[in-house]
Amino acid sequence: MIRTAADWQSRHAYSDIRYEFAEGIAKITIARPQKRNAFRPETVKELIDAFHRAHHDNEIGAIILAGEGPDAFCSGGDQTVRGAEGYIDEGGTPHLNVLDLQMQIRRLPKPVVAMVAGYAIGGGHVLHLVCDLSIAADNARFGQTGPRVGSFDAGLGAGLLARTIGMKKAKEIWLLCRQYDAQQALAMGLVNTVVPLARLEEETVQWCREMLQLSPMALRMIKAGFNADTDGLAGIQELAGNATGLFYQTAEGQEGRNAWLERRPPDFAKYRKRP
Ligand SMILES: CC(C)(COP(=O)(O)OP(=O)(O)OC[C@H]1O[C@@H](n2cnc3c(N)ncnc32)[C@H](O)[C@@H]1OP(=O)(O)O)[C@@H](O)C(=O)NCCC(=O)NCCSC(=O)CCC(=O)c1ccccc1C(=O)O
Repeated sequence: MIRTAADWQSRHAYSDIRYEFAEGIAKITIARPQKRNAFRPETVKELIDAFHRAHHDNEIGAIILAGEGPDAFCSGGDQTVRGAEGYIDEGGTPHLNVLDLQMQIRRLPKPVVAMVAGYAIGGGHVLHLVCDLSIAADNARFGQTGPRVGSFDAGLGAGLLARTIGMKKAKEIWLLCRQYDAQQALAMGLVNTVVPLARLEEETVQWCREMLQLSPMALRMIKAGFNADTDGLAGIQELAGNATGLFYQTAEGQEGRNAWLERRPPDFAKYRKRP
């Protein structure tokens, strides 16, 4: 029998989001349902902090990003705090800090799963797009609204979308600003599966449980590999950093450090035989 992850424990208190933990899984929830989970700068700052915690917590092997309630995953930037130069925080400073969050999710060396109920629209659509997997409820609706509300995401919002579903369909989504239902999203490869709303969390947690049975290092390397070319040199840096981390764990890597500490020349001769 499949258990649901009903035993979420709060790990940290925030104002705009919830950060919970169960069974090696972090669940990060945008909790502004009265605004269809639109994000303001403070929301994004909290999300960045929560993802940082999940990244550095050894107990956590998979992360779920969700929106509070059945109506929306996220409706993008909060248009009521959008000023002339960006989204205005409580101190009066304009931000587009969701771009930092997008890259943080891509660089995070653990799988991030978007759990999408209701609308994933605008910047909220890009947030599910940058997650590694997307599990959609049957009431999910997807789309970009930028050209309608005087905005555009010509970075990952355009390029990663094209790489995910193909150039023609990505251009259609941005150039017409239509909405697509869950089955259409599945057909175009925008989401991994569609389940009834009542089963959304159970299914998402089950996918996380399956990944938790697999090698964390293999998942880390393959995620970095998938993202490397799209993210350019920064993507290669992520992949290369993981390779360096593995090399540190070898006798050959440790011989270099040991020789330096022991003030002797390193002896790498025995490591040359590898084809
Ligand atoms: C999401 C909807 C389709 C939902 O429709 P519906 O279910 O009928 O609910 P509503 O009655 O419309 O909404 C309920 C309630 O929520 C408020 N609300 C909804 N969305 C937002 C929002 N984004 N900001 C603020 N408030 C919102 C709505 O006003 C209602 O409140 P009431 O008090 O009851 O009136 C529909 O709501 C909808 O279409 N929403 C807008 C979607 C949208 O256009 N989002 C912005 C897209 S642009 C963006 O996200 C930019 C992201 C970004 O940061 C960025 C990234 C990279 C480059 C550039 C940018 C950039 O900002 O420019």
